[in-house]
Amino acid sequence: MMQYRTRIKVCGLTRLEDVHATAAAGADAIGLVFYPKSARCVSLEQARVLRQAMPALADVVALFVNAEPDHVRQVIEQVQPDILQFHGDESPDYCRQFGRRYMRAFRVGGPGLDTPENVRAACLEFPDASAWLFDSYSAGYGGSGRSFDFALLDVLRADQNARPVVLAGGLNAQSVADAMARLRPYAVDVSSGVEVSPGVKSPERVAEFIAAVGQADAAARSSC
Ligand SMILES: O=C(O)c1ccccc1NCC(=O)[C@H](O)[C@H](O)COP(=O)(O)O
Repeated sequence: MMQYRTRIKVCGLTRLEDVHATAAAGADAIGLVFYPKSARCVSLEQARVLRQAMPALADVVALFVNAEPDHVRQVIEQVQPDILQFHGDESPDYCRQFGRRYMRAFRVGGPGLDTPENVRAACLEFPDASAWLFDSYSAGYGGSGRSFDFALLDVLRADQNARPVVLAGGLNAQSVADAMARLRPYAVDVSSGVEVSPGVKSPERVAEFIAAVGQADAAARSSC
């Protein structure tokens, strides 16, 4: 079935002005990083302010990497994100324990995620995820600005049990159309590609990225 439009998440926001610009440009979701080793990590207090600035009908995603469950609960209680994103080595039971919608990220190209078969097997362990997010492998866990070999996801496209695919990793206004044409993801996720420096977004690059996704969707519709 042809989908009407590709959803857009902009990840790693730390500043109020970037939330305003990203929402105004038409993003469907923003991601707040709660991973202390990331340059984009936000405090609970910062996150509450950023969350409050998001308009209705646009989601706030809380991103964690192998966090203590109590930390996740604290963020849920105090920030009230719309959805959780687990970007580390979290197990299915770990992801489910919060009783919230979640996206599970897979760091493609890394250990155990380097063939189409093992990528598929890893994904199928998370049948209750609201989406499977694919990012490139990096030692720092994410936000690396690097892409990965899309052929590793080909097998998922025909899988009836596949969850909605969120494509991340090295996307920018120049590369996103080709990536969308190749994989037809449910959503795309960008961080470094719309930044001036880690955690500091460029309103122009965010707007260019969102326009490029819209143009790619329009091109796909007109070719149907
Ligand atoms: O942004 C981070 O610093 C980060 C750290 C640890 C895990 C995930 C992290 N970010 C995730 C994202 O921003 C995106 O989901 C994805 O990695 C895209 O990043 P990019 O390649 O920079 O567009």
